[in-house]
Amino acid sequence: MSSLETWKKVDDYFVDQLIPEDPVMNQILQANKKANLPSIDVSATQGKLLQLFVKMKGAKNVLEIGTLGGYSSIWMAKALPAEGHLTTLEFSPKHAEVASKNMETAGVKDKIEIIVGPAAESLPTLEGREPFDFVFIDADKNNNPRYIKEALKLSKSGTTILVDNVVRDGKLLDEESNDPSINGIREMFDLLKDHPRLDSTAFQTVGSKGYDGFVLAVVQ
Ligand SMILES: C[S@@+](CC[C@H](N)C(=O)[O-])C[C@H]1O[C@@H](n2cnc3c(N)ncnc32)[C@H](O)[C@@H]1O
Ligand SMILES: [Mg+2]
Repeated sequence: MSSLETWKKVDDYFVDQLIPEDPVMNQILQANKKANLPSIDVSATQGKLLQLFVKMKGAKNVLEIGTLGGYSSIWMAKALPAEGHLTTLEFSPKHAEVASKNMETAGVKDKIEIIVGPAAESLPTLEGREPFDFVFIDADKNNNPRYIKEALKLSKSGTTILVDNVVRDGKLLDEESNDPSINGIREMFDLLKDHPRLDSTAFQTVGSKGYDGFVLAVVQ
């Protein structure tokens, strides 16, 4: 009974019950597929979770690291007030182009700016846009420690940071891993441990994206 197949069905049930069918969001996933983007976006329930975080925070200024086709960006942008703004960082010009079209399709393009380039180079240029209220980190996992440090510089007390894919089917536990993503995730946990400015937890997830999880950190 409790196979991954079951948990995928539970995710489908949640979507049926809680997330009204949205042809535009489906169209965006189709556009990503057509452009051969990897289907590594958040799931619909996770997109809704991001949207609810933005609502709960009353966030007006959001930062995302890792745009892909803009699926998660659009979920968040839809919860922003009229004067709200989302800055999203993406390495791949191709991904950014697909995302830009998707943002137009979803009617949220005026609220979003995509900055193309390696996030580690873009982040120090964001001074003047800070402080961000909510930060979503979902890019190259080896750089997670660096992204947390840079996000902190752009934060204020109460800024909430959410990091995706911190469990990776349990590979997180492999101390001897040769995978830079796993090492980046583990180094991020070392950084968060007893961090003077960050109050953090992590939670595991299962469903249409397999076994994974998020880190949630609030800036003191
Ligand atoms: C998991 S996907 C993002 C998914 C997206 N947040 C969503 O849920 O719809 C990760 C993205 O990060 C981008 N990326 C990888 N390395 C990067 C880097 N060094 N700087 C900025 N973006 C990077 C990839 O090109 C990819 O589009
Ligand atoms: Mg992710």
